[in-house]
Amino acid sequence: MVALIACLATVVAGLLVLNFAPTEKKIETQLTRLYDTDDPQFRRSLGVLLGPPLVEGNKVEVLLNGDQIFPAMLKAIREAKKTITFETYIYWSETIGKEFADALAERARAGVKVHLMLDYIGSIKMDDASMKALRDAGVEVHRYHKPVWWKLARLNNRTHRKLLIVDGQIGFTGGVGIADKWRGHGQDEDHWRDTHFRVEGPVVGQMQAVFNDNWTKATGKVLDGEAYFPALAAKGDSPAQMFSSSITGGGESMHLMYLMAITAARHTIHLSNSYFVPDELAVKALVAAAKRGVEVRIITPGKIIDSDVVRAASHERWGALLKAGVKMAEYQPTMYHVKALVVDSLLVSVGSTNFDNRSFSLNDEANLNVLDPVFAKQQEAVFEQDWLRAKPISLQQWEDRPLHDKAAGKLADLIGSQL
Ligand SMILES: O=P(O)(O)OC[C@H](O)CO
Repeated sequence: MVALIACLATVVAGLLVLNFAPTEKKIETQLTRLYDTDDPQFRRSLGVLLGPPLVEGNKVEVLLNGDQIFPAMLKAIREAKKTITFETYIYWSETIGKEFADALAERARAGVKVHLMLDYIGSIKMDDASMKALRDAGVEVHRYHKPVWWKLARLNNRTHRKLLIVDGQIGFTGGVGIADKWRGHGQDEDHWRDTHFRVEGPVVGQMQAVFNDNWTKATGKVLDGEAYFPALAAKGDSPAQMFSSSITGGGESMHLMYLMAITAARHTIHLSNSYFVPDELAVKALVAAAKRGVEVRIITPGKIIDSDVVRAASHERWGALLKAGVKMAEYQPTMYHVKALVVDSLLVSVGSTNFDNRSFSLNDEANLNVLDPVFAKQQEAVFEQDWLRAKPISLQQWEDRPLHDKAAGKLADLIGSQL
């Protein structure tokens, strides 16, 4: 009898594992290098393969750290006249969370339609009183993918997107979360280094469409009309596109974008990422770029990081990169939470995406691609400033790292697909 129960339990467990396993293939083979980044085909392929095409006439402003990011976001919220749509992963009840909640509630009471999409896990540290105050003021709050026992598989699919759109006219995206560790200017380990972007122009319509994606999936409602999608005049000179990924659609888009950009690179790759755990294909693409003469530089967090496991898994994957000549450096003053890619002083990709499997395959992400040499040069200057505060790690230093670091790397690597 016991043997029969054990047998049945094994079959049920096996079936469960099979049912939770991904059913569709991911990108498995290295991309063929068909064009450089300045070839019109690169722009065309970004448009057709990632979703909406790049549209002209955008203005994208860089905001460095909480001191610049939060006032710009709060100003836009406080000046909203018709609609606010806001989707974020981390939202905690702290001083900055309260400032946002107060501003959102005030606008809702004034008649602005306010839609707030919070990831359930990311907003777990938001207190009930703040949530109630928002709802009482008329803010429509939805918490994405509440864990329930009958939908366990989706526990691992969070919305990691970071989008704020005001009146369908001003958009924000980048790395920032709504928590006090993003306040300040990266001055110490309690104040993180991050970059966010303020966007105006036709691409804001694409940002709103990405917000609508999860809003509709979660609430069954569509946000449409002039208050959400007004006619958008040109505000600047940057061609841009906003695209998204989710396991429920376009699941490989982020992975693909990084592989396309790295594969098309001819001169330089400047990659900043808070969680850098490249898969085999990404390593191959970066190695191939370095071997064909592309200068590849990557900044990741150093000892000050909120996830030692991620840093250990990251180190484990550096060997082939360093051997190929990729320059790695770890940011020293504080946690480095920036997520930005600049290729050939032309393409800039920014948004919520980390350089790891969780962002490439498990979570919902959204990135803004900007194809503009002026903007790209500006972001390279930001990268250079960060590089000055980062400690380069040579191949020799990497090989000589302590045995316990190597062991931690091997262990962390075992769960690399979940990081
Ligand atoms: O997942 P991210 O990149 O938004 O970062 C969030 C931090 O891990 C919160 O501690």
